[in-house]
Amino acid sequence: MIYQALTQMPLLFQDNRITRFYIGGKLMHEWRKMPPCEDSHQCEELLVTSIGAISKGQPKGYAISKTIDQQGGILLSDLIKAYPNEILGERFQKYNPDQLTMLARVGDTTVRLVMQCHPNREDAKRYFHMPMGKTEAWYIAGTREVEGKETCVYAGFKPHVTKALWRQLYEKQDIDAMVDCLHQIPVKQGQMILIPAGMPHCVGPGCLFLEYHECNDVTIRVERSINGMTISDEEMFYGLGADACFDMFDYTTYDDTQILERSLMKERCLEQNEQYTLSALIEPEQNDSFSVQLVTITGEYPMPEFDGHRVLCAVEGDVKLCWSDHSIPLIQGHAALIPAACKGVRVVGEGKLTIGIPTINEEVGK
Ligand SMILES: O=P(O)(O)OC[C@H]1O[C@@H](O)[C@@H](O)[C@@H](O)[C@@H]1O
Repeated sequence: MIYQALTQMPLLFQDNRITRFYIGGKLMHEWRKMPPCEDSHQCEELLVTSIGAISKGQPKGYAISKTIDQQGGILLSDLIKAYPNEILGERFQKYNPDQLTMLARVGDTTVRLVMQCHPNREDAKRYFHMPMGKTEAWYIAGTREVEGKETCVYAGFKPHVTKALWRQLYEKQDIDAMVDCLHQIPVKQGQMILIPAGMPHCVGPGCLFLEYHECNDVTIRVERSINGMTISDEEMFYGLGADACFDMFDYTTYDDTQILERSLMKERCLEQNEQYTLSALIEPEQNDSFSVQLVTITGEYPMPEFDGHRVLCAVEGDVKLCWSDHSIPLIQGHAALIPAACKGVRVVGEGKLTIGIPTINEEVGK
C-alpha cells in the first residue's frame, strides 16, 4: 500500500550508484559525506529519476529512485503511478504522463568523458519513441586538479566543423582532431553550463558535476574505446546505425564568444534579504526545458508556491527541510523531490541549495 501522505512531504532517496565509461567517485563521496572510496567506474549517482538508466545488461527501469526507508522504500515510478497529479502536478502529468519532467544526477570524473550528444525531442520521438529529449545542465559542485590540467568542459562545434568533417574524423577515430572540433571551456566551482539537446559535449577531467536534465537517458557516443574500455555499437548507436545518430548532432558552429554566451550561464540576483539570497543560474527564457535557481541561506527560505514538482540539491552545507510541523535533514550532495501537492516547505540552516524547476514548452506535441 502506498500512502498518500508521501505526496505531501519532501521526498528523499536511497543511494543509487551506476557504472559509466569515465572514472571518478572519490570527490563525490567526500561531497556527499559518505565513507571514503577510490576512483572507479562507479562514478555517477542518480539522485532523482523516474526512468532510471540505460545500462548494458540491465533491464528497462534499472536504477529508478527509491525513497529512503523512513519514507517507505518505494519506487518513485510506483508512487507516481498511484498519485500522478499529486507528485507531478496536473499540467506536468498531461505534458509528460507518469514521469518527472526534470531529473537530477551527479558525476565525478578524473578523465575526459566520451564525446557525445543527446537527442532533441523530435529525434527522441522519431527514433526512440520517447516523449522527451535530453537537454542537460551541469552545476560545477567541486573541482580537483588532475595532472596539473585546467579544469574544463568541452561543448559546441568550432567554426571549422562540418557534418562531413565530424563523420570523417569519427570513421578514422582521430580522437585528438575530434576533441579539437569542440570548444574547451575552463570551469570553476559554482558555475553552470547549459548543454541543449543535440550539442556535442563531454565533461573534462577534474569536475564534480551536478546535472539537471530532461526526462531521457539516451547518449549517442562517438568513440569506440576510452579508458581501456571498448564501447559497443549498441552503446554508441542503439541499433540505429551511424547515419541516423550523426543526424542527431546539432551542427551549429560557435566562435569563442558565442559558445560562452550559449553555454556558460551568468548568475543573476533575484532577491536578497537577511535570511537568504536567491539567484537565477538558468533563466526560463534560456531554454524550453527547465530553469535552475541557487539559494544561499543564512536563516530560512520559504519556498514559493508552484503547481508542479521541483528538484532540490544541497550543494554546500547541510540544511533542514521543514513542512507543517515536520522536518527532515538534507545533507550536502543529496537531493529532494518536492511533489506538487507538498505545500509550505521552508529550508532552514546555513548553506547553498540548487532548485530545479521544470518548464512546459507549449510547442511540444503540436
Ligand atoms: O558515456 P558515459 O561515460 O556513460 O557518460 C554518460 C554521461 O555523460 C554526461 O555528459 C551526462 O550526459 C550524463 O547524464 C551521462 O550519464
